Formats: sequence, C-alpha cells, structure tokens
Amino acid sequence: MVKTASPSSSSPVTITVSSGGRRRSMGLTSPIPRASVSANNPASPLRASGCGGRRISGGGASKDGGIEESNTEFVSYTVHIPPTPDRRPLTASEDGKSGTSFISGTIFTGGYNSVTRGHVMECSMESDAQAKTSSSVCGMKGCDEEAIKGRLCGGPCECGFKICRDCYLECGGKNGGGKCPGCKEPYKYVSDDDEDDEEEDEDQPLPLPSMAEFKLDKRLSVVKSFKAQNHPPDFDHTRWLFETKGTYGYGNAVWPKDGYGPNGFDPPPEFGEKARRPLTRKVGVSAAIISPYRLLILLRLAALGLFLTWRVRHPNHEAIWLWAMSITCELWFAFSWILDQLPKLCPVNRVTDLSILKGRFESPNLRNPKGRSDLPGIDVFVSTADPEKEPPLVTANTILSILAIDYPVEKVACYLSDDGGALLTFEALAETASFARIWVPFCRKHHIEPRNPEAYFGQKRDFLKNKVRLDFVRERRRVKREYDEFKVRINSLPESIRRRSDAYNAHEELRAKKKQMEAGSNVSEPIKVPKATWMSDGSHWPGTWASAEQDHSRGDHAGIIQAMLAPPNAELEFGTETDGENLIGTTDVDIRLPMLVYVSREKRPGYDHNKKAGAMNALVRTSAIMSNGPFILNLDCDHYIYNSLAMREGMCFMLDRGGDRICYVQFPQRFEGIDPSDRYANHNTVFFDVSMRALDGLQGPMYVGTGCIFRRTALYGFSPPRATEHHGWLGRRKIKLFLRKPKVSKKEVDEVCLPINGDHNDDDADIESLLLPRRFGNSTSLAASIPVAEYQGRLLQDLQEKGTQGRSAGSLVVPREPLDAATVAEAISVISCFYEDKTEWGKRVGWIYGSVTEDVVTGYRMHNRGWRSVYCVTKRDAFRGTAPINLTDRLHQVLRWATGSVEIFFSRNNALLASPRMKFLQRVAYFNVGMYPFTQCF
Ligand SMILES: O=c1ccn([C@@H]2O[C@H](COP(=O)(O)OP(=O)(O)O[C@H]3O[C@H](CO)[C@@H](O)[C@H](O)[C@H]3O)[C@@H](O)[C@H]2O)c(=O)[nH]1
Ligand SMILES: [Mn+2]
Repeated sequence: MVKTASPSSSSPVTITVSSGGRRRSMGLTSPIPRASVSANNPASPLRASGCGGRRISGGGASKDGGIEESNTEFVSYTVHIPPTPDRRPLTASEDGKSGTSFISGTIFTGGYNSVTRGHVMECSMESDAQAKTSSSVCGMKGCDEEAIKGRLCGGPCECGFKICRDCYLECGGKNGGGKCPGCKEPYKYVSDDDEDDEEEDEDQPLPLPSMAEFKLDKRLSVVKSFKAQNHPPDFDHTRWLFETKGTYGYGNAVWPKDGYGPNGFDPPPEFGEKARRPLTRKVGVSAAIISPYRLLILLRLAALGLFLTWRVRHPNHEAIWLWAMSITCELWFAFSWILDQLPKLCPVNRVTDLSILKGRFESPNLRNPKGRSDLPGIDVFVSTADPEKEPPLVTANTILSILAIDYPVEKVACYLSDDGGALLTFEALAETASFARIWVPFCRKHHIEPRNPEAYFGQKRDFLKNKVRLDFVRERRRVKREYDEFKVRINSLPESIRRRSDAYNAHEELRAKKKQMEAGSNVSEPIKVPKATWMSDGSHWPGTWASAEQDHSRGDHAGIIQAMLAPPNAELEFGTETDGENLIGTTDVDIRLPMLVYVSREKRPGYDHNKKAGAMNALVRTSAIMSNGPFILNLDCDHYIYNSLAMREGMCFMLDRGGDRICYVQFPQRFEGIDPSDRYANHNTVFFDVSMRALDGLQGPMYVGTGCIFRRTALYGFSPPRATEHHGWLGRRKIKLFLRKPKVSKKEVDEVCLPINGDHNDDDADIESLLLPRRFGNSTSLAASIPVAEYQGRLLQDLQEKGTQGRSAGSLVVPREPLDAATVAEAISVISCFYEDKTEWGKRVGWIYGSVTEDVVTGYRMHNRGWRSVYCVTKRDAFRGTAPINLTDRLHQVLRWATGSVEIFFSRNNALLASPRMKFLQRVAYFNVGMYPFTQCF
C-alpha cells in the first residue's frame, strides 16, 4: 500500500533557527548537518533537498539551507517569567538591572515564520561583575553574587555570615528550616551581635563534608568486616576484593597486618589472573532469613493439609450445598496459595563489581593504547504515545537522564518513539537536545545524581554534599536558571505551535481567497483550506495535526525520523572556559552527547499497530540500521534513570562468564510521588522484592515492561548458545545442548540458531539467507546488521566456553560510521506500516503481539528457548518512575494486566505447554501469572 504524499508533507523535516540572541544562541538544533528526511513510502524516501540535510548552525544567521531571509517576518513577544524562589528580584536598589536580566531579558520569539524560543539577553555576566565590585560579596565559596543586606550587620544569620539571596534560599533559609553555612546553626534573627564574629566566620572552611571523616569511616568498616571473618586459614581474595569494593580500589594502603591494627600494613596479595575475576557474584539470601521462611511455609502447608482433610471428612449434611461450595473455595484458595509460594523457595541476591568492568574494558592495553572503551553499544528506547497524558516535560527529563548517563558516549544511542506523531513531542525533543548541551556537561563535571533536572532540583537534601569543586555553587545556579527557562519554553510550546499554525493557516486562506477572486468565481462561496499544523520553517508537519485531516491524524500519518543529535566522535572532546558563550567551564569535561533520534512510525488505517510492542519493534529495526547496539535498554517515558551507573551494572551480567546465555537484565520498578500509605499498592513490594528475586533463582525473572536491558539477538528470536533441558519434575535429568553448532540441535519449530560468521557450510548459508526476508522482512541492511550485533554482544575470548566463540579484546574500540542520508532513508523504510507483513515480527521476532501485557509474553518466549535472565537490584535505585495516583487510572492498569494474563492463559503461551528448557518451578511461576486473575482479586 502506497500513499501519495501531498507536496508539502513530503518536504524535509527541518527546524529553523532564528537569528538574534546576543549571548548563546541555542536554537532548536543540533550543531550538525542533519539528515532530515521524512517519507511516506520506502520507494521514494528521499527528496533532493532532504539529502544531507540542511546545515543548521547554532550561531546566528547562517542559513545556507535556503530559507529565504526576505520571507521571514519575526513576531516577537515577551513572556514574563513569574518569579520563582530562585529568581527573585534582588534588592530594591538592584531592581532596575537585575529585573531586565532575567525577566524581561528573556524574549520569546515565535509565530509567523520563526521558531519559538527564548533569547536570553547578556545580563547575568554584568550583574556578576557588579557583584564583584560591590563591597559585600556572598561568602559561599564559588559564589560571587552580592550578599543580602540583613537586618543586622552582615547577613541574615546572627553570626553575620554574608550570603547572597540565592545561596540563602538554597541553604534552606527563610522558612526552609535550614542552617547557616557559616555557623551551622539554624537560621534565626537575633538583635545583638558583634562584627568580629563575622570575620572569623568568613574564614571558616566550607561546609563541605570533610574527606578525613569519610576515609576513617570506611577504613573502620573494612577492618570490622575482617574481624568478623575470623581470619579464615585460606584467605579468599575475591571475597576481600568485594569487601573493599568502592573504597580505594586495590592497593596496600588499607591492608591490615597482624592484629589488623590501624598502623600495620602488609603488601597486597597476588591476585593471579586479573582478567578472570568475575564481574558479578551471586549471594544466597542468608540462611538465617530463608530457613525460618521455608519452615513457616512448611508449617502452614501442614496445617492447611490437616485442616482441609478435616473439612472434607466432616461434611455438614444439613447444608450440603453450602458445605460443598465452601470446600471448593477453600481448595481453590489453597491451590492458589501453593502456586504463589512454590516459586519463592529459593531467592537469590546479586552483586556486581564495576571496577573490574572498567579495568577489563576501559583501561589502556596493547591492543587499545588510548584506553578507548571496549564496551558494547547500548540503544536506549523510550516510548511515548500521547503528549496530553504523558507531558512532554516528563519525557524531556527522561531523555536528559539518558543523555547524561555514565557510559561511553559514543556507545549510547537514544531513540524516542512517538506513537502520537505529535509536533509537540518533536519540538520538545529538539529543545531537550539543545538544553542537554548545558545539562550533560554539568552532570559530568559535578557528578550530579540523579541526572534528571526536575528530580535533581526538586531534591530536599543538602546539595553541597560530596561536592568538591569550587565553581559548583555558581554553576549550579546558572544551570538551574537555564532549566527554569527551558521549562517555560517546553510549557509554552503547545501555545506557540497553535499560534504559528493559526498564522500560517490564515495566510493560506487569504491566498486561496485571492486565487478564487482572480479566477473570477463567486467570492461568497466558502473555500476549504485544510487547517494544518505547521513546523517552524513553514512546512507542513508530516505527523498528526490538531485538526486531524486525512494523512495527518492519529493512526494515519507518515513515518518520521529525525536525528536531533548526530552520532558523536570517538575521541573525547573538551569544552572551553566559562565565558559569555558558555555557562559553565568545561575545559576538563567531555562535552560530547550521545546520538538522539526522534522516531514516529508510519500508521495507516487498516493496519494493526500493536501498541507498545509495535512501537518497540519499529525501534528495534530502525536502531539496527542507525546504530545497531548489541544491547537495548527499554524505558517508558515516565521512567527515568535514577542511578547513572545503571547501564554499567547491567552490562556486568551480560559480559560476565556465562553472560552469553542471558537474554535480558530486568531492574525493579520503583515509583515516586506515591502517597505514603500507598493506597493503590503502586509499589508492588511483594512482587518486586520477593517474587522477582525468587524467580531469579529459577533461571530468571519475568520481563515486566520498563527498565530492562535486552540482548539484541535474543529479541531477534535466536536461541541461546547453550541451553539446559530439564526433564521430569524439578529438573532431575539435565541435558546440555550446544546450539551454536548447527548439527547438534534438533530442528524445532521455535528453534533458530545464532548466526555464526563463517562457521557453517555454504548450503546452510544459502538456506538461511533465503529465510531471512521471511523472518525479518526485506531490508538487506537489517539482515546484514544481525551477525554484527551478535558478534559485538559476545563475551571476550578468554571467557569463552566449550562450543562458543568469543570476540577478541579491543574489537569494539573502532569508531562507528557516520550517519548518512541513505542510512536514514533505509531506517525510514523499516518503520513503514506494511514492513511487517508476511514476516515473523511480533510472532517470533521482537516484542510479541496479541496481548495487552506484551512484556510478560516476550520474556516467556525467550525463557522458553532456553535463555536465562537476571534480576538486578542495585543499592541506589537504577530507574524511577511515576505511577498512576488516581484510582481510575490504577484500576485501568490493573484490569489491563489481568486481561493480559487471561490472554496468556488461553494462548499457546500458557506455561503448561512450556518447553523442557524451563525449570519446573519456573513454569509454575509463569502458570501462576496466567492464573492469578482467576485465583485472586488484586
Ligand atoms: O500505542 C501505544 C501505547 C503505549 N505506548 C507506550 O507504552 C508505555 C506503557 O504504557 P502505559 O499505558 O503507561 O502502561 P503502564 O501500565 O504504565 O506500563 C506497564 O505495563 C505495560 C503493559 O504491560 C508495559 O508495557 C510497560 O512497560 C509497564 O511499565 C508508555 O511509555 C507508552 O507511551 C506506546 O508507545 N504506544
Ligand atoms: Mn506508564
């Protein structure tokens, strides 16, 4: 099915940058030539003007893309930003200047022919300079704003510590109940004081936590844990390494000698094969907890058994019906309880060691002299469907937390799937990309956590904790201001898009009227001009329009791909000093940003879009062509990265010995903003802290939707390199299979062996290449990317096991190819609505369709092939999300999950039909998932 595009809708998706803005112009842009393309069908994906994209320079007026200056008519209007706690006019005397600097200083332009954005006038520098010259300057280190004139001598505190308004508010002065950084006493006003105090207090060190305390503390804990071990005769080095994890690395500094006194140190022990140390470790739940738990279950089981026998043996003959009914209910209840308990018998915990990961993949060695990262790439998928229900600001924050992740920049690619096809989401993402230029270096420089600005600035805790750099206070304030402006820009987007569209539409209407008059027809006759939604460069938005015209409504629009941030260089790039151009000094900070791509798959009436699963599958294909990361992290738009090391934690499992059998690493879902009593059981504590841990002991937890790192080859429906078959109850007879060798495995319906480069003979290769289109569709680039992803996802060679091949160390340090227009065109062709016709997408490949809880089914199918999964609970939550806090939404959600479970129960995915590669208890657990709507009411 090929739709013809209206001429305007096939014009390239481009964003204009308005000229002007003296200070920084950060338009809605990436700094790179964008391959900006939109197309309605794969046959003619690129227009001439789309090739190579228009070069959009962040600076001023260089518009070599051919936007006619003469045509441009700027309509400027001023937006007054309401005073926030951090942006309050300083003092009365300052009012004139500082007022201009941040209130009227921000001009938002938008409307006809110009992009919506705020131009911040160069003023903050001036006010900085002023503060410096004035006599009383804020006493916080790194801050040079003018101090507030307190009622007394120096400042708002009785100690006279001088402090500017911003610092004062940030320290929790006024009504925040905070403490004065000078005297560390709670703020209060006292009328008598002397000037001497002031001088002393000025000289006091910053209230930063002292390193000495910190060190002492840690060392003591090390010593203590050694004592507890009671000097085992055969000292376990690995154990020791894990014990000292995260303190000092390895050395002899804290190696205690006889008696483990504070002064005695020994040389460190020989560690032997350094490279072979495990990245992860499984720790059973301690016997002290699990034994009583098991005993309790047993006791209850016995009691239940006795009770039921008694009930059955003593029928009540007077009311036999009542008795029978209650017996049935009781038996059913007992059954469901057993189903619930059985899988929980052997839970496990896991720990990772990030320093070994770093040592193995990121330290300079012979093959990799520059110490470039040898870690595999990760593609991050974020799904959003409706900007009304999922506010663009939330999505923007999630994206920012991803862009600022602590993982090699050139290895991360972030994709936003917009199922709404909304211009609002598109422009919000463009704004996000430009704000990320400030936010991400700031996070890297000062080790900000969490890297979601809304969450970070909303934190109640002391923001100076663990911050050591002198410029922190000043830079934090600037970034906060910038973020507040960013928020205003995002929140004003709907209005400015509407205004702009109205202006364009009115213009179109006028032109149509004029034409009509020239043609000499009846003027009073109404003419129909479609009410389009316009992009800032004066072209039609190819996605959905506010007026929902044909070809431009939800469920009927073209596929759109836009790289908002180009793939970064492989080399580190450092920034420059703070100056008029740069908000923060970045001379020692990597300022590169990961690739960021907006994707909205094509939708047409008559095609089933399969909701999130369909969106994810479109992303799997697009990303295979654009970045092809061997691992994929999936996040809902309302779940952000709370721990910037989360990806590294996940990769520890994937890259550890035996990790080649892991199809995904699931992280727990944690929620914020839930009322303390958790009225609607949003936290699901039992599920996320007990059931999932228990399943982890049974070859792996279920996939529950968001916060999960996948292996790409597992998503493609391949079987793991090795699998174990469990026959009989409780897996008494185990059979090991080596699936990579094509001859060994018996051909099953669901069996696809991993593609191995050059390992199979030519006949097999031919057959496979013939089968590929049937399985994955017609894209040859996609087919070609599969073995590459498989290779890149392998373990290092020295970890290889029998029957498998590893990749050689250092094979992933090579830079990736730059993105070109042809690649983007191919990426668009694989998100067309008919691409999946007659393929196995959604059946055996990718996210599985046909269930509203696509996640559980997708995970189940992988387990069924013999893959294992891992549940990764990190000390600091890896991801956090928002949960429905009103009852209607929550009930809808629960109902949807229950419906999904029933669907699973009545499908081929019922665990009763599982393959022998699943353990007995694992099947029980999955069976229970399908059963729970019958056995219990949530
Ligand atoms: O047509 C659609 C519908 C939804 N989504 C996205 O899918 C995600 C989940 O949808 P939501 O309605 O928020 O469902 P929740 O109940 O909040 O999510 C849980 O349950 C879903 C279904 O089991 C899982 O897919 C999710 O990952 C899991 O977090 C959101 O990011 C949506 O934007 C799409 O991309 N396209
Ligand atoms: Mn959700």
